[in-house]
Amino acid sequence: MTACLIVDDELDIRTLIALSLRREGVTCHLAADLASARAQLAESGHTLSFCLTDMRLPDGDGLDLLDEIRQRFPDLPVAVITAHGQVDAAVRALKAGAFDFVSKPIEQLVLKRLLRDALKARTLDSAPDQSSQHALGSSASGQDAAPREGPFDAGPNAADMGQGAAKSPLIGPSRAMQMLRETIAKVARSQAPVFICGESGTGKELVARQIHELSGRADGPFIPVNCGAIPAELIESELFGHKKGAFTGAHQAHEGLFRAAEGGSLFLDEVADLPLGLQVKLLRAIQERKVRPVGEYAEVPIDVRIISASHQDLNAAVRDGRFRHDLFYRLNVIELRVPPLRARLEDLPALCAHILGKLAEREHRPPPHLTPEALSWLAQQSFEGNVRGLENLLERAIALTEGDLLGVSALTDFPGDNSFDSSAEQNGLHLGSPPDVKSTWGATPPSSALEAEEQRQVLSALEMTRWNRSEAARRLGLSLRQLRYRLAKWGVE
Ligand SMILES: Nc1ncnc2c1ncn2[C@@H]1O[C@H](COP(=O)(O)OP(=O)(O)OP(=O)(O)O)[C@@H](O)[C@H]1O
Repeated sequence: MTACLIVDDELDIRTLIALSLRREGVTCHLAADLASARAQLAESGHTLSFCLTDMRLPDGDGLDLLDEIRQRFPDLPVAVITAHGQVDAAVRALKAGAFDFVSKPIEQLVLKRLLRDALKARTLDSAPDQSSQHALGSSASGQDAAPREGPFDAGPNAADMGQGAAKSPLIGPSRAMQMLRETIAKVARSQAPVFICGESGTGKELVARQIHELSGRADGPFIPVNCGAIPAELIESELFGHKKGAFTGAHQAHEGLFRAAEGGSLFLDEVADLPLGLQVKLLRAIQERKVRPVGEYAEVPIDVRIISASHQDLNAAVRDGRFRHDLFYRLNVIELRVPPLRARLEDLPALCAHILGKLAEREHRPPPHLTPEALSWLAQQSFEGNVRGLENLLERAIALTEGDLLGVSALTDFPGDNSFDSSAEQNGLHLGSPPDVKSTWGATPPSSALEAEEQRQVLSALEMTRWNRSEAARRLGLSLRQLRYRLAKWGVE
């Protein structure tokens, strides 16, 4: 039986919600104030499937009720009702652990979605935690994965909640990664927007995927979009879609990425790169949960969870006026920080084994192992490219080694380049590049030996495929999006 507690001092609203939910077969308990809500909870709290409470009640604050429910019935999903446009209240509630919010006037469709999401959140909560990570052991390094304030804090004694149904596990036995996994499992249960920060290649997209895969939206699409890789003039129609004939060249109607992510999650990578004009439109889409395709008058309702990420410091971008404060506030309801690889070197052995296993599987060969010397050599590197840099290095090593043991030389000796640690110029882009290609490379020098190595590999793949980017990306084991992103980052036309 599905039962709901509805707390609102306005009789009309209570009645309207109850009528709508009863139509969906839900038993409704009604309360007009905090005192009555407490009494109902004491009597039938354990039979409830979810609670919907107004923020402002005659005898107190809906957030107090949320807090009490979190203490006494931690598995009971609570959504809050906010007045239209009350962004602050909604954000406070989400930070305090509400799984979602609805704005007045409440629409039947929105209630149905809320009911569906609440029931899914409840199922996720009561599912036994399976940990695919225990096998990797643990460490007491005390590294801080930096999930922040509020109920999403992963306490130091919390058990590792593992990756449950996630398809691509987030590897790493360090305390930092354990805490990150715990936090991911918690935030997956809410609809709150999540912002993921961390250096390039640390695994931000992987974290976003895990949040999606462990959430009630896992059956829906996960749509990643690199905001920095789409030309400014196309971003609006890419995100929100356009009508046929909306502008020159719009031969077909285009649904846009928001609508493509309907029922699932939209991952806005490198969100700091969004032009200011578009930021206003994004804010509106998130707040109203509606998008307006270019050239259309009508807005289209959307049901999409927003996960965003950037390797840039968004606080600084806000200070510099490059990023709207109101959008930052709305995206950053929950912030997750992925630590750089050099701050969690105890993850190296497990990560190397995982990456080598994946690479070997792709090449249908038994996975090679690193010698202890190779591992300690790796542990001395600075890894500016983080896990992606490590992947590139191991891919190169495995491609050039036949045996099943990789020593230091497999990581450092590359034909035509015995200088993994050499200067950017020696390692650089001009080696072997034909004159007509050379001019297409921008002036952005590699920021590390690893990046120089990455640039070399990309250039060589592009040359081998006569600059067929899709094919080059396939050979490099990158998505086309990832390749485009790198080329844009390095200033390649
Ligand atoms: N903890 C991890 N366990 C397993 N694989 C990982 C882990 N972290 C990162 N990776 C792998 O490293 C690569 C880079 O990760 P990802 O694309 O998620 O990084 P990112 O931070 O989003 O990078 P960018 O900022 O450049 O977009 C991917 O192939 C990913 O699968």
